[in-house]
Amino acid sequence: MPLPPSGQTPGPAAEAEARGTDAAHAAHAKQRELEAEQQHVDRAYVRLEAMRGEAQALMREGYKQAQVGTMGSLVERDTMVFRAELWARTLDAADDGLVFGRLDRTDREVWHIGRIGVRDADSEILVVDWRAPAAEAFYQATPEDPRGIVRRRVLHCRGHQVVDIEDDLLDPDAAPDDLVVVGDGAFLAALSRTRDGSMRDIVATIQQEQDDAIRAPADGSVIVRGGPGTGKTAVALHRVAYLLFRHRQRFGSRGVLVVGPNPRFTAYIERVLPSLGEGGAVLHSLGDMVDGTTAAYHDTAAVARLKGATAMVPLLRRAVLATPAGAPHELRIKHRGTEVVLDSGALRRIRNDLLQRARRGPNGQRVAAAKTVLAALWERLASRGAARSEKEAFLEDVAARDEFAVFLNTWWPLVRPVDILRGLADPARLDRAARGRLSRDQIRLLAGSWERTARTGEVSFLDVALLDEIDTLIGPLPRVRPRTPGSPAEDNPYVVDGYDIFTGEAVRSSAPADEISEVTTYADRMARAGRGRDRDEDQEPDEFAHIVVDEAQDLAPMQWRMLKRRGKHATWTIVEDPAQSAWEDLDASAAAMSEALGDRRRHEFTLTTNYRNPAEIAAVAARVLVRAVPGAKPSRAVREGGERPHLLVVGDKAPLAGTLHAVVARMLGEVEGTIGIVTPVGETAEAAAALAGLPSRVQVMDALDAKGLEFDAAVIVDPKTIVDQSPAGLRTLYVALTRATRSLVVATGDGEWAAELLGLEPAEPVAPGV
Ligand SMILES: Nc1ncnc2c1ncn2[C@@H]1O[C@H](COP(=O)(O)OP(=O)(O)OP(=O)(O)O)[C@@H](O)[C@H]1O
Repeated sequence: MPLPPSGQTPGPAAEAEARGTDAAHAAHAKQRELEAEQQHVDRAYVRLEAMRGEAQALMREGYKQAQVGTMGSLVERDTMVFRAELWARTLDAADDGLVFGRLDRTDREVWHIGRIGVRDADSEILVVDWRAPAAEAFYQATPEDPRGIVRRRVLHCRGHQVVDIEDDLLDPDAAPDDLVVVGDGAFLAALSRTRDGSMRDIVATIQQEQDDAIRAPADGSVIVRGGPGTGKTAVALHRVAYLLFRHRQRFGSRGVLVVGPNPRFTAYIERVLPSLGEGGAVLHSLGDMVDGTTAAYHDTAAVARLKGATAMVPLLRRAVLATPAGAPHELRIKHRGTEVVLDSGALRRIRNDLLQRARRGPNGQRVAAAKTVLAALWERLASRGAARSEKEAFLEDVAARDEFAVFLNTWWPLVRPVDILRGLADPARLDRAARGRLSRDQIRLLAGSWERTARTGEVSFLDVALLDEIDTLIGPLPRVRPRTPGSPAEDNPYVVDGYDIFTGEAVRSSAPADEISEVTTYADRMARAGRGRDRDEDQEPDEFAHIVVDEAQDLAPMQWRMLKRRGKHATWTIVEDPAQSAWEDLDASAAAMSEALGDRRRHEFTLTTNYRNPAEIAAVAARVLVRAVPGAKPSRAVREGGERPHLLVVGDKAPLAGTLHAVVARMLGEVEGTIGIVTPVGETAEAAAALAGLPSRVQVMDALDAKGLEFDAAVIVDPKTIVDQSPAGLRTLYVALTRATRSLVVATGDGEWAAELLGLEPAEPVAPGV
């Protein structure tokens, strides 16, 4: 459905006039059309209800099979219930706006387009799934290339009720005389709707250039570029739904991963796929890609530059292989009056030898380390005349001793990735791992950051990528073995701190015997987790068939490595806008992305229309864009007539935070939906304190956390600091300025600077309480 050129009356209305119908006649004709559409929509809902009944029956049937109780029937039940459950969820999701389009073809056939395909009891098609080839023309046909379509109609429904229709006449020459064409710019109205904090699907209004990317061939990776608000995220999510529909076998079974910049963003987009009936994709932010870890903060630009670069790889490898901090320098063991010693040289040789052979990383070599040390001790004893027949008893005796366990736990501890980062809080250790390649300042910055981790346990977004890298270097912790009933771990002399030093397994007390014997199926877990849950945590695969990366321009090379490990054989959908990048070294990032994507074919698309910002806000952002990225071309804002952005200058006597409460409280009365307060990076605390107690539709975040989000109104606090914080600061400000769909306020202490940059007249300095 192409947009009407901005500022012009939409085509269908003009068509109606051209046919000489007066307003009353047109209203009457529209009413008749609405009634006819309602009848069709009613039929579709009746069938949807019947399909729901069928899905429920299938689930009941599946659960019945469980009563037979054989293993085979449980597996069958699992598959059956799983499919029925997925189907039922899809049907539920389709309920809202089931039918949203209609195509009248030159051959007089009429197809209704909707969220899912629906047939009546006689198999006649009532609704064509939007992803089916037959629906393609709904998004692709234009007056220049009508593709056999005379009229395209968008149906606007509220619940099951058709409340409005909007037509495009694509092929006037082929139109029958009695064809009614209705139009009142409902599409543009839909764009200015109030935001509720969650992204919605755009299935009814996908534009042609967006559809090209959504339906691109599945054989390769898709790269979608475009300015803020051009629908890149929406396109990527609709592409996932499309791929799952057209290639369910391939993408459904091995999984789809969607990665966004931060948890706010994943929360913002999490409703889109379920609303399209596709709840199976795994959503992660860059801060929670590693199990059990959640990033707490963004590094400063100087630290990020160091942590994000691939120079971290050899540094981390050396840190992983280094002797652990606090490791003993020697081991002395007495056996029947004879003392044997492994000195530091001997221990170092054993360690180096084991690590050189280590494929599985130090964690995987712990058992070998224990055995090698015991063997070396025996060698020493044997050289002092011990008889071969004593060997068995000697090894058993030493292995069971507490002192040996204590030695092993400090000399070759099982480590978690975060232990390695904590160790690097020691500047000397960090310097050794860096082999002198870091300057003193750089050591201070990095060690300082990991000192925070050591002290508070907090990690940054980039630390998560490093933890993932370390994870592959240290090897997995031994798997947990349930304790065998009747042989408690305490009775096993080789179990130290819950680990069997010989098998390397963690030994934990087991669940009661009757619980273990039960076969747990996917259906059980899903039932336990409750409906509405999008994924089963236990089921998350290590690798995915398709990976979507949003805001890809911000990924550092280390983060690309983290994603590549999850998509060695994947196809990718990459969404990026280099002009919004916070990462300074765009070339290094592009090279890392290229390596992750591999040699597969790439299909590249550029989106050109901004659906988010009214022209007035887009114009202000465009001034920053041309400064940030000389030569960049701003996208065309589709909506005009918004409010002029407001430049609020805060005088010296009125600190920003003091004024903020008054400004936002006033906005609450003027703006219906969400209000985003965007501060410099890491500086949310003051604004959050100033705004405490205001309704939850007011959200405070820093400029990096604002990535990808949108609000009805945005207040940008202290833009100058945002710019000064990093060499990519102008680009970060550009991101912040492009979040609002309606009103934009920029609050600054430096009116002159901001007025010149943004092209806005500064308002008079304001005092608190304004
Ligand atoms: N075809 C469309 N019909 C209706 N709304 C649309 C359409 N395309 C995009 N939008 C809306 O425009 C807004 C911006 O979309 P989206 O967030 O996908 O843009 P983006 O390019 O990812 O932006 P950014 O680069 O700032 O993250 C959203 O509210 C989205 O629903």
